[in-house]
Amino acid sequence: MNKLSKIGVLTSGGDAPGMNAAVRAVVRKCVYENIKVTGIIKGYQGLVNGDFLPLNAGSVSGILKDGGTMLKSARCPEFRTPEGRATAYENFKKQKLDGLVVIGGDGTFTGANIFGREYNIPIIGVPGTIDNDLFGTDLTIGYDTALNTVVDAVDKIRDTATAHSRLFFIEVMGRDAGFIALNAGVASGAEVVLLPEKKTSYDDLKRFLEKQYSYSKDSSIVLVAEGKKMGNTFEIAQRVNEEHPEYDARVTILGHLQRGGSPTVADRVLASELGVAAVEALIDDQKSIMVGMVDGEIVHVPFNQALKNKKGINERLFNLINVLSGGKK
Ligand SMILES: Nc1ncnc2c1ncn2[C@@H]1O[C@H](COP(=O)(O)OP(=O)(O)OP(=O)(O)O)[C@@H](O)[C@H]1O
Ligand SMILES: O=P(O)(O)OC[C@H]1O[C@](O)(CO)[C@@H](O)[C@@H]1O
Ligand SMILES: [Mg+2]
Repeated sequence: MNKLSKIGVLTSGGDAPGMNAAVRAVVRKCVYENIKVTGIIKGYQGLVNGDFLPLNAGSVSGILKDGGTMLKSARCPEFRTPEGRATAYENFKKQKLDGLVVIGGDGTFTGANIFGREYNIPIIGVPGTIDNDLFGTDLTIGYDTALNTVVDAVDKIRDTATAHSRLFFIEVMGRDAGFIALNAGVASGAEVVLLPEKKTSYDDLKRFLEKQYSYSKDSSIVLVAEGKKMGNTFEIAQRVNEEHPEYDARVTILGHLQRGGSPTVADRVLASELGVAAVEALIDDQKSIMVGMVDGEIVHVPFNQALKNKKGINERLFNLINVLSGGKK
């Protein structure tokens, strides 16, 4: 017999394709288990402002395939303060909630960890961020869709780069992590990737490019993670153009288009599994954990662990970039 009567669900931080699928899974599992569920609008902002939306099975019909989030999302500065969280707790009590499912990234889980311990509230995190920067889960919801969006965009830029014999620097999101740049780099045949996790100097980059051009390439793609340490992408390209005008370098910042679009099959399945697993975890009296997926199995990872540890990039993939770019050792 489960003790839960009513829970809340919210989406927080940058939206990610598949968040809707996760909300749907949470709501449908609650309906299945006879637990009431309310949506909280705009993440922690809705908890602070008292902005709630009661949900039933029909409220989440048709959203599985939609990007964005029907619950809306926000970055909420008030929740970082004890006063803001005290107001959030008042609203939590007024709503007679027994627990929360928070769908978001590392910031969302940091807030959940503090709030849950401060007021002894059971909170379960579902990893939803395009950045894939959470330790303890192979993948986060939205990452696969973002990768496919990036690869589609890079393929298109490749057409014009080749036609005009130009070098392109294409900057992708990922905050302080290079997962999007690395995997999209391999999938789109980028000649070079610049990642926050790797110390690539400007001279290294120049050497890579000179090597490419030395064996008859006249066009290349450098996939640049926004968090790379080398500095501003436009400034790097300008310097390259000054030293090698023949490369005719251009810059494209892919920006927020990477966050939109209908989720891929992989993201829909992941979101559906993790949404249900989150409610199961609450029923099982769990608290302050993230539900994740490792080697196809659901895992429970304490927030502390998910936040303290850093997920490393795949070195094997990183080494592939050089091998596959066409030059000799
Ligand atoms: N130290 C903290 N204390 C309390 N709340 C926090 C803390 N860090 C983050 N939060 C809350 O979590 C929200 C979401 O965090 P953040 O903006 O970092 O996004 P995220 O969840 O990491 O997602 P993404 O990286 O995909 O955008 C913040 O706006 C804030 O309300
Ligand atoms: O939408 P905003 O607030 O500009 O945030 C952009 C950031 O959010 C993300 O898209 C998701 O965390 C990052 O990749 C990026 O750095
Ligand atoms: Mg984050």
